[in-house]
Amino acid sequence: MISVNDLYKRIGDVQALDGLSFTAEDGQITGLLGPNGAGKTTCLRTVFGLLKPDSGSAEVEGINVAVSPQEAKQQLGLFPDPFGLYERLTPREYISFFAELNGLNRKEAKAAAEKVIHDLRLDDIADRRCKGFSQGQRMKTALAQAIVHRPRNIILDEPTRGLDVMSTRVLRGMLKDLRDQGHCVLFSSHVMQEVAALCDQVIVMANGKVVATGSPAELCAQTGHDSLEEAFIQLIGTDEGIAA
Ligand SMILES: Nc1ncnc2c1ncn2[C@@H]1O[C@H](COP(=O)(O)OP(=O)(O)OP(=O)(O)O)[C@@H](O)[C@H]1O
Repeated sequence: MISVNDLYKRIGDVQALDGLSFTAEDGQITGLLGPNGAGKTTCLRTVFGLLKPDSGSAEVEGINVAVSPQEAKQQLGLFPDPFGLYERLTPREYISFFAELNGLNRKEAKAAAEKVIHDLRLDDIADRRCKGFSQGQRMKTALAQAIVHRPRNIILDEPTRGLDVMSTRVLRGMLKDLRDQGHCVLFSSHVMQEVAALCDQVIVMANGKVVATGSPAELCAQTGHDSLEEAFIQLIGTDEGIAA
């Protein structure tokens, strides 16, 4: 479980987070939806301990990220940019390396890599160098890296940005599997279709604050619209910076 409690963060002249609070539960995919500049990345960076809030707190499994960053990070997987894989390494080398970075010893890291390679059906490419991989293969390798230490919680910032349809489908399938295994999945997006297709819970954000929370159906009911698109536009007050 991930919770953020009354987070404030000022960056230069911008109040990027302005009293942001929400909870992302285990066994659910939670989407942070908001237009460009809403504060989604700032929020996720705070949850990962890369940014310190001015006030308020982010907690992972009840562990305060600012107080115990190492402990909190062990409960978290951060899905990296799949375009930034080390080309010279094979997925097996890459995934074991990250398992060790997350505190597993050499033997444990090898076993954990083996398991995730099997679970994500990466066996046939596990010993090829990443150079020349398709987007879908990169995506799976990147996800394997994020979950090799079996974190209960996974966060992803605009994960489908730049992906083709096939890779997007692969990623969506993988996120649903993680959800079904009881993980807490939190991702940000400004693409409505994606949020509608994937999320059990949507946190609608604008100007560093939560403007509404609920399942896609609940958000429609709250606003009296049949279409999620209309519901979001009403909640945010504009369709600028949101993609259909
Ligand atoms: N390093 C920075 N320097 C200056 N302003 C920043 C910086 N980081 C964030 N901001 C500002 O804080 C606000 C929130 O930015 P953030 O990146 O969190 O939004 P976002 O919702 O992730 O947007 P997008 O969908 O465009 O990625 C924006 O107004 C942004 O310009």
